[in-house]
Amino acid sequence: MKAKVTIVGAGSLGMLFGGRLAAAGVAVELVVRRPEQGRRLEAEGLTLGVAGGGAQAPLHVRPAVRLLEGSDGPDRGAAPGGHWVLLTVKQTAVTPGFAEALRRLLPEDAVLVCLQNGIGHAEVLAEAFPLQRLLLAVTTEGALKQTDTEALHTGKGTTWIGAAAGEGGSALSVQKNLAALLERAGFRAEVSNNIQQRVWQKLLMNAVINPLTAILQVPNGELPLLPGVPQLMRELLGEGEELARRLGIPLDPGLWEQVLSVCRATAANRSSMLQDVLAGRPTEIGAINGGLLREAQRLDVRLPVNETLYTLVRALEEKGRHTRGQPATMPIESGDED
Ligand SMILES: NC(=O)C1=CN([C@@H]2O[C@H](COP(=O)(O)OP(=O)(O)OC[C@H]3O[C@@H](n4cnc5c(N)ncnc54)[C@H](OP(=O)(O)O)[C@@H]3O)[C@@H](O)[C@H]2O)C=CC1
Ligand SMILES: CC(C)(CO)C(=O)C(=O)O
Repeated sequence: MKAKVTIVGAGSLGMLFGGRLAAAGVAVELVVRRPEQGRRLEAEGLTLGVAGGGAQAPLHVRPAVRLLEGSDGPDRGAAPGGHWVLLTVKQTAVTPGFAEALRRLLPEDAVLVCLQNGIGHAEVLAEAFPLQRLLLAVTTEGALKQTDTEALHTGKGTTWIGAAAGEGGSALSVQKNLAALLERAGFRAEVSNNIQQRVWQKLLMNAVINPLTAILQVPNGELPLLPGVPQLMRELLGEGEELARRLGIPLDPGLWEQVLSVCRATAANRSSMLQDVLAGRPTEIGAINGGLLREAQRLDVRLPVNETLYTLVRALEEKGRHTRGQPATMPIESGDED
């Protein structure tokens, strides 16, 4: 039975999953929002390379392409082996209007799989999709879009799949089928019976690394080497760990070591938040540190370090909005030097 995968958001992660699944013979469809990207993908296909892959030839595939807006609506009954929709847009795109447009676009038997970092998206999507058709996924795969038709696989990882929180979540068999499909495409995939723990562990990792790299404008590996910064990182993590404890979300005991190990493993990488700031794009701060702040507010708890970094990244976003197209770092005036 042939499964079908619709990828909504043909950016870094969407091209990685779409490219590998299509190369494994799965029927893949890319849903894009810009007609220009749609035309290029139709004409040129999708190319997926491996960072540092040496002589390894990039994959080249030709998935189907359609636009989110102005599409003909659901394509019914086309997937006897299951219809999966991998949602690979950023958190900033997941609004109630977007969730409603998705609901209109997708057939009633499709299962929506959310791959976003941060928190908040599941609640928005749950307003438009029944919980048995909503899965959460946390991935440590790394991908980087190069052009509208090309991406690089920058790091192999694991993808954990689980049910969205609440009564009447998706069946275990559905989660297992998706994991098997991803494994067929060469990904490491596992079903998790505590996906909230995975979500929060990634959230706390992002809440430490992303805003600090965006503010200090350094690659991930430099962060723990800067004077005073490890202390700040520990304070940020400590606030998140205490909040998780109050919410009853279990966490691995060695998260600090994991943060340092991610900094080392991705030492040369610019975090996604730094990339967004440098490009003058909105960041995912609202779903990462902002997500923690919303949860803290519900419990009437303060997270002072997270609050400060949240404010600074929002200020950087605002600055980027006014200077888009110009370098995001301040030029050094000749008179600044002693
Ligand atoms: N990249 C990575 O390695 C990882 C990313 N993640 C998470 O995955 C999510 C996606 O990240 P990433 O792939 O890096 O982001 P990108 O910005 O590379 O890709 C997002 C894509 O979504 C598209 N998009 C935005 N709005 C819509 C819309 N309304 N309809 C259709 N497409 C839309 C964008 O299109 P356009 O170009 O037109 O704006 C873009 O192609 C984020 O939450 C991120 O934190 C998680 C783990 C790893
Ligand atoms: C883990 C980390 C920090 C890797 O860069 C990441 O997920 C991101 O950049 O958003």
